[in-house]
Amino acid sequence: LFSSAASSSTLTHGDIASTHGDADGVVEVNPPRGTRDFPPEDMRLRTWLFDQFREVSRLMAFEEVDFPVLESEALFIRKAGEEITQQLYNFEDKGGRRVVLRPEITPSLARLVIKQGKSVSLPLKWFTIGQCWRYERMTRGRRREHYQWNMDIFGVPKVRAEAELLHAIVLLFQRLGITSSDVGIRVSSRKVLQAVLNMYSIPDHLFTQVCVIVDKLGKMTREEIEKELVSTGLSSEAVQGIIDVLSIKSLSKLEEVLGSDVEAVADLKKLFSFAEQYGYADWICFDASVAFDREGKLRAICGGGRYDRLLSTFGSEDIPACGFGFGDAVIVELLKEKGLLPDMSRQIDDIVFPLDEELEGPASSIASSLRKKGRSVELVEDKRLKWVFKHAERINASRLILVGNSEWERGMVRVKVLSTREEFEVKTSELE
Ligand SMILES: Nc1ccc(Br)nc1
Repeated sequence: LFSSAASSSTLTHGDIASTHGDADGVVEVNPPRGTRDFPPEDMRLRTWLFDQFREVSRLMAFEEVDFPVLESEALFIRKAGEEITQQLYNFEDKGGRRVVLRPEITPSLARLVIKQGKSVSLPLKWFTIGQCWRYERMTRGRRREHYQWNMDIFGVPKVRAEAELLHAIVLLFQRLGITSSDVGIRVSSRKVLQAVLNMYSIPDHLFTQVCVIVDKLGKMTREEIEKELVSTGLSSEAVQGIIDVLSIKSLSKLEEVLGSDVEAVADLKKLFSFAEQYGYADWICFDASVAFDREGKLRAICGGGRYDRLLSTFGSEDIPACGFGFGDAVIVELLKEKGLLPDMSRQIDDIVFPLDEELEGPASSIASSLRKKGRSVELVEDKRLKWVFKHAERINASRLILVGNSEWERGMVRVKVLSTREEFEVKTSELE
């Protein structure tokens, strides 16, 4: 066994079984409830998906950032009632600090922007791919962790930020082979609700209360929403107006109801006009309820929006901000359903196989020189040749390099090209 550290003890399997096994001596092999292992084939798919996230981020000229999965609990305690704060994976560490496994990425992004302060110039376009956690009673047997690709823009107050982020999402779907008939992106604005409340001269102090109620659109019936809105003291006319506007599914209808000079309408018209220019107009649709329908019937693949007032909740001056989170699980289910999963079989360049034990040394030097030339090489020994041929097919090796006595004495090795069955000898010095 080895250790690269100056001194570290390396547990052998025997140690683990003897110190941690249960009654029959075997340690629990499954990961904790709601979490996943990524064995090689699953990890190849995840790596492929994350590579698509990274490539789109590069195309959009975003910079990668990262944060600890462990964060202070204080970062996530906010307005009551939000599911994300009710399911915090929180605990007290050995120093008595209240900490969490982060449930989302945005607060960490905001923390870093505040920490960087004046040393960063706006706009900032940052992305990260990070694991997020929730502690949910396993009654629903749902996952407790997933990876999220997050793209956020700080310092752009206009709808250009939303238009850029929508472009990133569409580029990602297109790279995965998903079309605008497979998925739709529902777009709206919180300013729609503000406009409706202004229309009925509803005082600002009711805005937050009305938002909390309307936020339940996805989880409560229309009647229940109406009842709760009436209980805040709104007139039945105002309640009806709110419900009617939030049911609007077309921008022209919204303009008809709210008028063209309302900021919400101007913003959305600008955004849809940008969408035409980017070429993704057929991917998006206006839906006034989406700003509130967080837990919609359909399993959301991604979601996001503007959060211009987040930094002031951390005591800092506000910076306009907009972003989205894109999970690693629902998208894979969609790819499976659509038959769009890429080929995830293993592939290597060369297998090097010494035909006799005393050739294990020469086989090492062959493998070493091929790896230095950038070839992925698997050194196989203590196997019968028949097994090696089967293994080469199983892992899609391009070549089999056989190191045999008679060839080695003449400074040669035998090469089999597995795709063409071509077989030839080559000088070891000329092997590449
Ligand atoms: N926020 C969050 C965290 C973890 C999972 Br699984 N889903 C949502």
